[in-house]
Amino acid sequence: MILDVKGVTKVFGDGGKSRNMANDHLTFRIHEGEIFGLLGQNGAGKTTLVNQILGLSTPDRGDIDLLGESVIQSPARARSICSVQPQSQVPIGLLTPKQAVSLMGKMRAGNNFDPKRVGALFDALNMQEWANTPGEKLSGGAQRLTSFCMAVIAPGNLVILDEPTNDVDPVRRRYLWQVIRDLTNDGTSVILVTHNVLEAERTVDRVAIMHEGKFLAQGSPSEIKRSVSNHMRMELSLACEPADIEIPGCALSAHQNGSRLLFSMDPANVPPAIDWAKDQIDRGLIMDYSLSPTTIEDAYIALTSGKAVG
Ligand SMILES: Nc1ncnc2c1ncn2[C@@H]1O[C@H](COP(=O)(O)OP(=O)(O)OP(=O)(O)O)[C@@H](O)[C@H]1O
Repeated sequence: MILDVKGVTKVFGDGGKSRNMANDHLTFRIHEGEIFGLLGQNGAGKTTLVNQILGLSTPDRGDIDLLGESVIQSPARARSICSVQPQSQVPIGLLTPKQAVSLMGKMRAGNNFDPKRVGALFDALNMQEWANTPGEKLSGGAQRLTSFCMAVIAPGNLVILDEPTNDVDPVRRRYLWQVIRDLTNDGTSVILVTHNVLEAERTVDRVAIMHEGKFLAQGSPSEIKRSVSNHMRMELSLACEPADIEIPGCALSAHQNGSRLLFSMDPANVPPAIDWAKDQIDRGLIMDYSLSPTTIEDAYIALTSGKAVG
């Protein structure tokens, strides 16, 4: 086992009204070669948890063992075992991606660093075109890919990636997920912090859904989905304001995200839902619709919105 998190609790504030339980008795384990997804909305407590795993902050209660030793006792050791891609961009100034990634590789692996790995990584992510561009001239996505490469060039036993695909184009996102998957072949474990539930579903072995400091569910994506597995989901592309559309009565756990509207339903309600969707198209209220079995996103929405859909 790589990581054993036991009842970790972190409270911010003075204990009065401003008391904020950012992590509330969190318990989980990560095994060698496993990809563990940490899913949660803004403010759910993900970064607070990661900071404690890295020994940057101390739990108020509970303990964290990393490769058999307490992080609380040896915080600096934790930072040598883990490599991290932080949520914010890593400023590399005038360094090029090639220089920044090579420097990180030498710092982490010393004489064991193989410079050929930088080129192989850039090839895998199709980012050779920026290899020699100064950091300050890189696009947001290229910067994000560079900080990803810096985290994985000489990975520790545990790699922590915080929203690695933000600003990255869809094609390179796929390459990036493949690189993450390849990392685990030699036993490296990964914690993937993300809001992007659907992308994560394809990559993670296990996932925890976090809300207001607590784990609402943890398990494999299929275990998590089982809570809503007998439902179908309909996804609509809106051509109108959300307020102009009347969601059908069969809808469960409806959720809007920009011009996307999602809802789940009992399979028996699929035929009338299709009739309803066709009618909305005829009236110009939606552009198109799609139907699919429930996804982990549905489970996530149902759990975090507190709606019972099972
Ligand atoms: N240093 C701090 N002092 C006080 N409150 C804090 C501190 N750090 C985090 N918090 C609070 O703890 C809660 C959890 O924050 P955290 O940053 O861990 O969430 P998150 O899930 O990482 O969010 P995001 O997805 O937006 O990064 C929030 O309510 C936040 O305001």
